[in-house]
Amino acid sequence: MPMNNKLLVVEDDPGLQDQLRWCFDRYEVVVAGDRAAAMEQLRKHQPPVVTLDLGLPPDANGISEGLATLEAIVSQRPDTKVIVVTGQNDRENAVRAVGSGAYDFYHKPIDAEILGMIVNRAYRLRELELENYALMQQKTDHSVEGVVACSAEMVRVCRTVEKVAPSNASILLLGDSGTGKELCARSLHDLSPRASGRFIAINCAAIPENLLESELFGYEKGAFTGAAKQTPGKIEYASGGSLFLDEVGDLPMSLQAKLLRFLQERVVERVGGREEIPVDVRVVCATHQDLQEKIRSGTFREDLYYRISEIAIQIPPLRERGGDILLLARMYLDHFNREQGRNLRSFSKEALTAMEAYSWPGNVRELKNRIKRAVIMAEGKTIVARDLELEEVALDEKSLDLRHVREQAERQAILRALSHSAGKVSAAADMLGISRPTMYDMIRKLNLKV
Ligand SMILES: Nc1ncnc2c1ncn2[C@@H]1O[C@H](COP(=O)(O)OP(=O)(O)OP(=O)(O)O)[C@@H](O)[C@H]1O
Repeated sequence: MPMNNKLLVVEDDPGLQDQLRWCFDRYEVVVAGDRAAAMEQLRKHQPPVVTLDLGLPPDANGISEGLATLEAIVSQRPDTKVIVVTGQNDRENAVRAVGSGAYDFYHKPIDAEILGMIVNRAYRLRELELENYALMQQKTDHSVEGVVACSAEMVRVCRTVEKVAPSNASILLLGDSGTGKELCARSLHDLSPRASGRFIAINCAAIPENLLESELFGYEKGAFTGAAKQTPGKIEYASGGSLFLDEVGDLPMSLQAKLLRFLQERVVERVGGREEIPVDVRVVCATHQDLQEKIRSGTFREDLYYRISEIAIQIPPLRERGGDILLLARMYLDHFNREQGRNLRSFSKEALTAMEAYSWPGNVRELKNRIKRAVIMAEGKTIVARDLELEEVALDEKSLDLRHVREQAERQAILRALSHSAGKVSAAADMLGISRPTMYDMIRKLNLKV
């Protein structure tokens, strides 16, 4: 459903009301002169964006009525983007308003172009939120449960997981720490005919070498000191289900040979035993290491590599998944609000920019931890960059200004066409699918030299 293009202007000065109506002719402007009228218009029109003068009657020279109106709007429709308009040099109150849930602020006197840009950006953000929400709804119908993704890169991973899950193929999940390898391994299990069987995960890097063998393969009574009774290993235990070997790159060479034998023969021999026990398990392995490099340096067996990687799936780092950062952040904000009994409404603009600019070396796990901490620690109603322990970065206003983005794209396309046509304007216009006069107009508009 397309978003409505209403803009509520809360302003008590009739002259300014008219001026604002004129500045925002691309929106359907509705006005209100006080709190009661604003709430009435909000209910009636449900505008995605509101501009709110903080000096409203009966406190036209103060800010108490403006702040009360802000709180009423935000509590009635928390998704509304409220831009507060304050007097000149009134930074302190503007910041207070943002702390109370305003999306942004703007100082009088009104400059139509700048205020227009702020309003456009608020609409764009609201649109993106709605798109994300729609994607999240789709996601709940999505069978790769628990994996939140909207980026093309990660949606591709989910599709592959869905496709290969029903097969018995050995899967190797590759990706940095915290990218969601275990989550994908669980999805592979849940979407397979083995879903009613066990999912057994074992981290090969976390168990000392001398214990790993008996942990995986089990042992017979008396096999070593302390082996008081016959104990099946994790592989046997996973029979009928799936075995997830995390950090498989850390498997010692001696165990690599034993695992290879199991994968070839599908039987295990417990430590200290002679019997060959048939086991039916699906093996999924994961690593953050470069196994090819380990093969070259002689620390990983090539034959084992081919056995465990019948299908390899590369999970991209979080910084390369356009859109996923903010989608996951919102999801974790809701999750931890519920878990911690808090009611933080959203992220400040700076926090969103800081999250997008950060490189996330610890990937989704790090994002989850930072948001949990912020939900517990935040003192305002929105999460700011400091709550996430992230550095504030200056928002490049231009990167969100659609007109600027369009101009940049046009400029690039024209310059490329001109270079392909060796500077011939009519040939370049043909390439771009526009007429020659239009091409000349654009060259003039973009101030290009030909
Ligand atoms: N796409 C995602 N959607 C939702 N949650 C995710 C996603 N990816 C990862 N997570 C969450 O992030 C955390 C780390 O994920 P996971 O343990 O699967 O990563 P990993 O790649 O196996 O990490 P490691 O290599 O360190 O074991 C988990 O809490 C997981 O639920």
